[in-house]
Amino acid sequence: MSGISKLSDFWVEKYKKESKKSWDKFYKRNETRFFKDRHWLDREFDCYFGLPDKLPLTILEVGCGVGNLVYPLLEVQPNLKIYCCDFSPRAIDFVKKHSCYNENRVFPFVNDITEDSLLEVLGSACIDTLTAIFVLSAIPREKQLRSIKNLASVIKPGGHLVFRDYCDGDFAQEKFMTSGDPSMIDEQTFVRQDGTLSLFFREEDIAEWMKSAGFGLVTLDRVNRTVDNRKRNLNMKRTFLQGVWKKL
Ligand SMILES: C[S@@+](CC[C@H](N)C(=O)[O-])C[C@H]1O[C@@H](n2cnc3c(N)ncnc32)[C@H](O)[C@@H]1O
Repeated sequence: MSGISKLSDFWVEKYKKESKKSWDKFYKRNETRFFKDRHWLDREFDCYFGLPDKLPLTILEVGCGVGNLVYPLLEVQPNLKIYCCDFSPRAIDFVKKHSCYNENRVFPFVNDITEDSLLEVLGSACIDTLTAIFVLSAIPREKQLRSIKNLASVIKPGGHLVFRDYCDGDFAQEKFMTSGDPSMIDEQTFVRQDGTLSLFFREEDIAEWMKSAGFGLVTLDRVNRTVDNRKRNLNMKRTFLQGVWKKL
């Protein structure tokens, strides 16, 4: 833990309060260039997306960004109806401007999952599969349970939540801890230079929050990946947490 520097309460509150603004600025700066399309999800979790038979299912992708998961998924499974939301209005505009946007298949909307009721927007628990990919890590721990309950409220009984996110012990967490820059909120949560939050999940925490929100565990695993950072000419060994829960 050498070099670790904790933020003052003032800055912790400020970063938490300005999270939405920080992400919207992120999309103003990076537009659609930052995240790569995610082509692995349908391969690793095909049965949750109605594959291989291309069954007509209803999906909700929360924290969808500019659609890096939505459009690759729709390409391999055109029978999906995909609701997708993000709290950055700019990100949602990019989803709508995408060349593959199809208003009969893709339904983007602005929503802060920590406080805006998804049930009010969707009207009923109509979701077969909800995807939360690198979004819950942007939310402070005290808001996790409330947010996950919000997600649970729109999933059909027997439907699934598919999760992948940062894991405790990951290379990026070690970097925060040794950088010397003041970035720590608590041992699991850090602030990036652009003001966005990054929570590194412990298995026991996410398992407890999901259980309390009415989910039964299907799988929860650590996955190791080597990620290329071409700009910095780096190969990073990353550890993510990946899981599936069933709405009881
Ligand atoms: C790391 S990006 C992941 C984007 C996308 N899921 C993907 O896998 O490429 C995190 C996204 O979550 C969104 N986000 C963060 N907190 C949120 C919240 N409270 N409600 C809705 N979206 C949120 C951010 O705006 C950002 O687009």
